[in-house]
Amino acid sequence: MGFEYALVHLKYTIPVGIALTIVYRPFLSRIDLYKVAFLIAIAVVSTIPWDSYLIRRKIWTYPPHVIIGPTFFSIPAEEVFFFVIQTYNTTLLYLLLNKPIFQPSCLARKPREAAILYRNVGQVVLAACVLVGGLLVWRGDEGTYLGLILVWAGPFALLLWSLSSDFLVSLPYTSTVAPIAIPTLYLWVVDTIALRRGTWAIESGTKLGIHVWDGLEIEEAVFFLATNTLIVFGQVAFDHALAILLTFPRLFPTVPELPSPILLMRALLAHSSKYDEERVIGIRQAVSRLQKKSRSFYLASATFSGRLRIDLILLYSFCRVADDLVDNASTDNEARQWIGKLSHYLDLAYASKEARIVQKQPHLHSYITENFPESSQSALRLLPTHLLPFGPLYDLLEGFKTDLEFHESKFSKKLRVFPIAKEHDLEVYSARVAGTVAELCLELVFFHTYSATTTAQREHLVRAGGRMGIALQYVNIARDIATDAAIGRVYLPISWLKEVGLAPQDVLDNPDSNAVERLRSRLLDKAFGVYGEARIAMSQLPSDARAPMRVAVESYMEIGRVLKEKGYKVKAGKATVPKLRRLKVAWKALNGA
Ligand SMILES: CC(C)=CCC/C(C)=C/CC/C(C)=C/CC/C(C)=C/[C@@H]1[C@@H](COP(=O)(O)OP(=O)(O)O)[C@]1(C)CC/C=C(\C)CC/C=C(\C)CCC=C(C)C
Repeated sequence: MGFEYALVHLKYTIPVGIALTIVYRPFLSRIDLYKVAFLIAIAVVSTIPWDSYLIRRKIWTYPPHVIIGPTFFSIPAEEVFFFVIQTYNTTLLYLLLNKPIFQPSCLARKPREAAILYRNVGQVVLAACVLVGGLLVWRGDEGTYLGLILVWAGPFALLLWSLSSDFLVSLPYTSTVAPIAIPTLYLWVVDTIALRRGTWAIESGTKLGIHVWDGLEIEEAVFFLATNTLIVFGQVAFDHALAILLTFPRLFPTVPELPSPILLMRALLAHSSKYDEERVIGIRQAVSRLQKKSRSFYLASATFSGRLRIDLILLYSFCRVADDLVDNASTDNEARQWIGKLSHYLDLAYASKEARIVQKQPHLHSYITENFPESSQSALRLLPTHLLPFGPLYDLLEGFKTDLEFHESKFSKKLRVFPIAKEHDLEVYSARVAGTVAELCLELVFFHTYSATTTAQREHLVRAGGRMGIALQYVNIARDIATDAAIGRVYLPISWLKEVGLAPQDVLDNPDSNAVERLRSRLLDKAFGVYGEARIAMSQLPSDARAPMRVAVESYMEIGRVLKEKGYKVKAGKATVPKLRRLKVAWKALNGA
């Protein structure tokens, strides 16, 4: 009896597992735990017969003085633990590296012919590995160990590749190559140390005697490469199935929080010709819009999961497109026409309860095609109107109308109209353009959450959410004083300006003056006051959405904190939060601070 093998775990595998757990813990969802458990179960069950055979044939051995004692089908307990901890560590690294990736947008990405080519080439390579492995085992001499690795790992890899190669090659290397390469290299080093110390030994006669480096046999190198590849391929296949289940509600109307292996298999076996390609392309456009236009919400979106993440991104895309159509119009008249068209779009979308899914409404589909620019059509088609109340959407358009009230007076070109006269006007405007957005986000949360909420709780949350939206909009206005002034808009209430002896024209002329800076501070104080009251309610949000919602709100409020810093000067019209600081904010928010 000895502790040497156990010490390898204590020194090299368990600390890595602990570190990865600490880093990933704030993101760890029930579906992640399910995935980890699923993969560990498969790894243990599939490795035990093979490993047991190798030990019984004495292809590798363990001197009795290095293991504690208990064995399982002749496999030392430490070795069984190795299957568990290696799968756990590689899986967690994969999860961590894949957190920023929005996987539904990787579905059916490659043209069909290219996808088939990749799949076939991979299949030929893997089948050749199995064949070579079989030959080596059949010859039964120095190539036996390598052959046994290839005939064992090859068929699993071939199966997983055949199911998910299209999805796998669409993921970035950081999501596939990195989680294979990093643990493989690490385990090569650990293996070298263990072999040199004699913790385990590879018997001569069944090995090739080729070394990758001094102390690392080629078979050991291939073994760790193959096992990490299998773990990552397994994860990818799981995520592929999940992405199909979540992206296509028409194929899979309801998806349980933890889909059964049968459902996952059904998703993987659904032929790609059944995919709603328009939806996949629309989702891809929505993600790229979010990534380009809002760093705060893009970061926050990575912390949501499941269909809630998809629907929030689609909601963002609709709001962004609508806001841009109105804001970028070259004349007031054109902007009003956009509002009219958007309003008619809502009339059609909400015409009847049953007809709220765009694909089922030919009228709505053709109305969008005929009236909106091509680049905005998918955002309108994919807005999940069947999950959203119409009131806040119409109110949002009302808010956009306020923006159009900033214009030259009809009596004199030199006189301008400024609709935000009092603080109350500012509050009403902010409630319309941002309080509404909060309500819409919350409706999506209530629909998708797996936790139960009462009507009273929902009403309370919507009220608080509306206030939080107002706080965010105040930050938005405080940030954009100069950019708004450049297009003739002043959202600071005229009553506030008067108190410091200014008129709106003074803000247009000199948006960076000290007096305007003081008013910016006043607005930010208001924003943080409202935020302070509303944030208490966030702890009552359904548990699966609480931390991600906090990330969304805190990432945006951080812009306000940057603006409040002494001596901070807004650069190029916009205040931004440095990337590292944004990540820190998200991290703190996820940890409930
Ligand atoms: C994670 C994720 C993908 C969230 C999506 C959130 C979403 C749907 C945002 C819509 C943004 C948008 C374009 C709205 C149009 C109107 C508008 C401009 C509103 C202002 C947003 C600022 O965005 P941005 O800085 O990109 O805009 P400009 O460059 O100035 O054009 C707003 C400030 C409103 C944003 C308000 C919210 C997201 C609501 C936040 C409140 C909650 C989530 C509720 C919290 C819950 C409780 C209980 C307190």
